Amino acid sequence: MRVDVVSIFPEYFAPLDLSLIGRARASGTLQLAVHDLRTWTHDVHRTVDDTPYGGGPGMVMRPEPWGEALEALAPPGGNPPRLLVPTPAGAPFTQALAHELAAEPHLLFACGRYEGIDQRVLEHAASRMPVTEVSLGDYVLFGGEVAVLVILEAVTRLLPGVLGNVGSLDDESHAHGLLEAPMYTKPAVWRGQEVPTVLRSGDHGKIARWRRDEALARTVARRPDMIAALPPECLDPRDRAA
Ligand SMILES: Nc1ccccc1-c1cnco1
Repeated sequence: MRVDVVSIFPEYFAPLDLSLIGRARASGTLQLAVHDLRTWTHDVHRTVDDTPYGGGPGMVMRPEPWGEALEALAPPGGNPPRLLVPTPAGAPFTQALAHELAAEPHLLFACGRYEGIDQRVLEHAASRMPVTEVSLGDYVLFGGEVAVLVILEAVTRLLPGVLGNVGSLDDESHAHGLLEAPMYTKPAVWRGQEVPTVLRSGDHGKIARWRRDEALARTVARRPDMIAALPPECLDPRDRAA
């Protein structure tokens, strides 16, 4: 997978050389390039923003540098990338979308700052490539860089060969529409608290049942919205009776 990121703070992405993402880049699974938006400015002050039409606080990112950047990184006529624009006004970023993005050959991230990017940039881009405005949640950040780090981690870990133990993808939170069950490791007793006996029973059927019950209970308690979204067949008949 090829990933291009455009930002006025390219140094934000230094952490991407670490750990699993660093290994994915070294192995060639992920080809990542980070670009400074100011590369596509031509004035002495390398200006990227201006005051908003219609008034109001803050500044808006100018369309010209973005237009040139997107043309340079997604040249007309080539196979277009999917443009991802983190914004508080975007669609929720979910594990399902992470899986969708992990199947894309080329992602192009536009990191907005200030009050956002001139809307015409996204409208013009949409005439040439798929554009997805995406939100991490209902809160406000200074810019899209942190959101891109989150999205890139969620997507990269789904790429073949990045996670050593592929099985770990199977039961993690949101893998089957539920939160994951509590996890334990040695010692069996710690500060007087004992690991649930079933987990040390060796009975894999009982263990699987216990973990599923715990996952369901946690999800009901913490994320009832996820329960409502579960397809009926996901709820075991015994659970339906409950
Ligand atoms: N607040 C923001 C400001 C700029 C770019 C993205 C965001 C964002 C993304 N998800 C929540 O907020």
